[in-house]
Formats: sequence, C-alpha cells, structure tokens
Amino acid sequence: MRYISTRGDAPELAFEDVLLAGLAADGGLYTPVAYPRLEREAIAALAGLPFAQASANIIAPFVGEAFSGSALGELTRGAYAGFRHAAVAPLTQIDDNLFVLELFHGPTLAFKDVAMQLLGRMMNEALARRGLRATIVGATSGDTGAAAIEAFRGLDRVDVFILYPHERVSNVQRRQMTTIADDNIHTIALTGSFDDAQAILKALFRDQRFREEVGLAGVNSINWARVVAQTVYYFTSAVALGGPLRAASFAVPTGNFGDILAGFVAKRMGLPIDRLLIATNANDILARVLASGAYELRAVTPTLSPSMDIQISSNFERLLFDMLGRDPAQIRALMGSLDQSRRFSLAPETLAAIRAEFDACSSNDEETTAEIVRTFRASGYVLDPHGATGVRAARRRLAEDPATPVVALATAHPAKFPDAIEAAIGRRPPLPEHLAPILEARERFSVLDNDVATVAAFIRARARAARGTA
Ligand SMILES: Cc1ncc(COP(=O)(O)O)c(C=O)c1O
Ligand SMILES: N[C@@H](CCOP(=O)(O)O)C(=O)O
Repeated sequence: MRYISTRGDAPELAFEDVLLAGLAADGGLYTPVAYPRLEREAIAALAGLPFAQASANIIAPFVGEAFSGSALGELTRGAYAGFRHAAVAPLTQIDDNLFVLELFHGPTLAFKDVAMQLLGRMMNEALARRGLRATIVGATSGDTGAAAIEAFRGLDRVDVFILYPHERVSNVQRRQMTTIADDNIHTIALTGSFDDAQAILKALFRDQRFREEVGLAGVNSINWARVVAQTVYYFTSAVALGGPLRAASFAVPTGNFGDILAGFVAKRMGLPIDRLLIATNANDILARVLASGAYELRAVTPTLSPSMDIQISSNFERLLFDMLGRDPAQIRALMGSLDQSRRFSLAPETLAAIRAEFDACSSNDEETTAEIVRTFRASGYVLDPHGATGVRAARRRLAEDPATPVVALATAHPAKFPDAIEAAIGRRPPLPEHLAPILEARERFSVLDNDVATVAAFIRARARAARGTA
C-alpha cells in the first residue's frame, strides 16, 4: 500500500516510511491511495478470532511488505498480551440495543493503548531494521502521552518528549506521565491548551532542519498507523453483534477525530456501519460544523472530560480529503483559511455528504454527569466522563431508531477521573493495583512557555544529551 499527503505536496510513501514520518513534509496527513476492501466472508470469518489475530488480518493490507507474513501476527500478539481482559476490547450491554465497548483494559487505562502498544512495537522494529534512532514528540490532552510513554519507556532507540497542557489534565493522567523515571522520557507542561501543544508539534514537523537534526517522529493520530490500528475494534464489535449481516451504529467520544475516523475507514473497507455519532463536550466545534457548515475556532473550555478539550481536530482533514474528492488544492485552501482567519466554511454538498454518514451530539458537564448517574442507577455500570458523552449520543440515536444496535466507545477507565465520578455517584473508582504506586511516586516535569522556539531548544538540548553528543 502507498500513501499520499492530504495537501498533495509531499512524496508518496510506503507504510514503513509513513510510520516513521508522522506528519507529511507539506503539513498534510498521510492517507492510503485507496482503502483496501474486506469482503463479507473475510469480515464474517473474524468471528471468534482472538483480538490479536483479527488485528493482524485487518491491518495486513495496509502494511504490505513492511511487516509481512508471521511478523505482523507476532507483533499483534505481543501488543495485546498484556491487556487485563482476555477479549482485549469486550462489549457490555447496558440497555436495549445499547452496548459499551470497553477500550480501557490496556496498561494506561485508555483506548490509546490499543493502537500505541502495536505502534511502539512496529516503530522499534522499523528503527532497528534501519539502524536509526528517533526523537518522538507527542501532544496530549491527557491520554496519548501516558500511552506513548508506556509503549516507549526504556528503549534506547528513542527519546520521548510529551507536551501536555499545564494544570488541565486530571491528577491521575498527569502522574501517569510525570512519575515515569526512565531516562528517555521527558514530560513538558506547556502553559497553553492541547491545541497549542499540537500547533507546536506541527510547527516542529514543518521545520525540515529540526526534523532531520533530531530524527523527529510522531505518535499522535496524525500518524496513520494509529488510525489503522484503531479500526480493529469497530470490526470485532460489529461482528460480535451480528455483522456483516447486521449493521450497527457507533457513538464515539471525539476530540482529535482519530478514533471516529478509524470507524469511517472501517466502513470504507466494507464494514456495515449505519451512523457514526460524534460525541463532544462543551468544546463542540465538530457539532457546530455539522449543524452549520462553519468550522470556527473558539477558546478551549476546561471540562470534566479533559481529553476532549480540543478545538482543532487534526484528523477532520483526512475526512475532508475524502469528502472533497481527494482534491489536495481544496484542502490547502481550507487549512490556509483556518490558519489565517481561524475558520473555514464547507460547501453545502460537502456538508450534505458528511451528514449522510455522521451525526453529532454535544454534552455539557451537567449533561455528562447526569448520564453517569442515569447509567449507574439503571444498570450499575460506571462510565467515565468521556464515555458518558458517547452513551448520551447513543441514547439520542436509539430514541430515533431503536432497531439498530449502537456501540458506545468507553475510551477511558473511570479511575482516571475519580473526582468527577465521586461527584456524580458518591463512589471513588479505585485505580487498578498496577498503577497504585504513581499516586505516591516523585514527579518530574518541566514547565515551558507556549512557544515553538522554547520547546525546540529544550528538545534539542535533551535529545542531544541523551545521544551523548551535547
Ligand atoms: C478518553 C478519551 N476519549 C476520547 C478522546 C477523543 O479521541 P480522538 O482524539 O481520537 O477524537 C480522547 C483523546 O483523544 C481520549 O483520551
Ligand atoms: N485526547 C488525546 C489528544 C491527542 O489525540 P491523538 O489521538 O491524536 O494522539 C490525548 O489524550 O492526548
């Protein structure tokens, strides 16, 4: 499989190059030249397979020769061996036709582990094959950072720098990142929002000199490998509910649009998906764009679901690329307008094409808390605040169409947000035992100004030091 940039001005690459490149050199996002199709029989044959095997089957057409034959199966088996649930991503029914897909059984208790545990293994192998080292820089609103740190800690081929918004992640989320003592891990508390962190990350990727100097690599969902690994649980859960003979809808707590984009890709690959429901918190830019066609940046509002406190949803660019007939000139024009005037407008036919497949539902903190309470009272199930926005979107859909099952993605474990849960239902969900030490361990992080040059200088100094060349 070959990959092209959404902005049309970067070289076409093979999977392993895309894996190591992260963002395309023209600022665009890599996407496959065409989506591979899984025939109905191949989808049906996923039933009953271990998650790791299903993952290898689904991902194989995307990786081509890079991880051919048994190599991919070995990587997926390794990636999911440490999950705390044998099914990796189990489904739980909480109401009529309403199912929760638990994606938080990985080491850091968030859906990010599903892709990151595989990405870490793939990247390490690709770097070893090429005899390279890399400097991974990641932006996080709380969960990607911990998942990346867990996947890459202690490896000598990589230095990891994680930028998170200072004082805007939960205590558990912060400690999952800042208490890790490995020398190759560097956590940066940025005096800004996640959007600021992601803007710095993209600026670093656009600086060709810096990129080459430090061997820059990215593990956010701007990296295509993250998206493709996230398609797997759409297949496994849909098949468990009767797919491909029966369609399901998916309600997805959304921020950077990487998770729901994976659902869109699964649908393009042939999985019968009815509706893709974008669930947002008060940072509702995606709900607003679906309502009006105007993608308009506003200041980020802190909420009970901090990982979704995002306005610039990077992967929306990949969706637009497909919805605009894969025309990079139109993407360049929209992204240029976003940079210059903090907004762009979609043409009526583009908006109609998006609405044909997606709905959106935003929930403020009160509504999120009410959903946690409602679900707990009705079924005893404890949702985290991110998952609660998804379940609320799912209930709204079921009120319109009770016959089609809806899978709501539970993207984080409630123990990551104990204060919000306690305020809602009067109980503090305990942290799984393996994470208990982080509550006492010493924290290490550097507070940096929201400024590209400051962050670049910090990374340069530390990355060199780690290589013994300072
Ligand atoms: C717990 C949780 N839910 C939902 C999201 C949103 O996912 P995405 O950014 O892929 O839209 C995130 C962050 O990405 C998250 O950490
Ligand atoms: N919510 C995310 C934001 C980054 O998302 P990614 O999927 O693009 O890595 C987080 O928790 O960091």
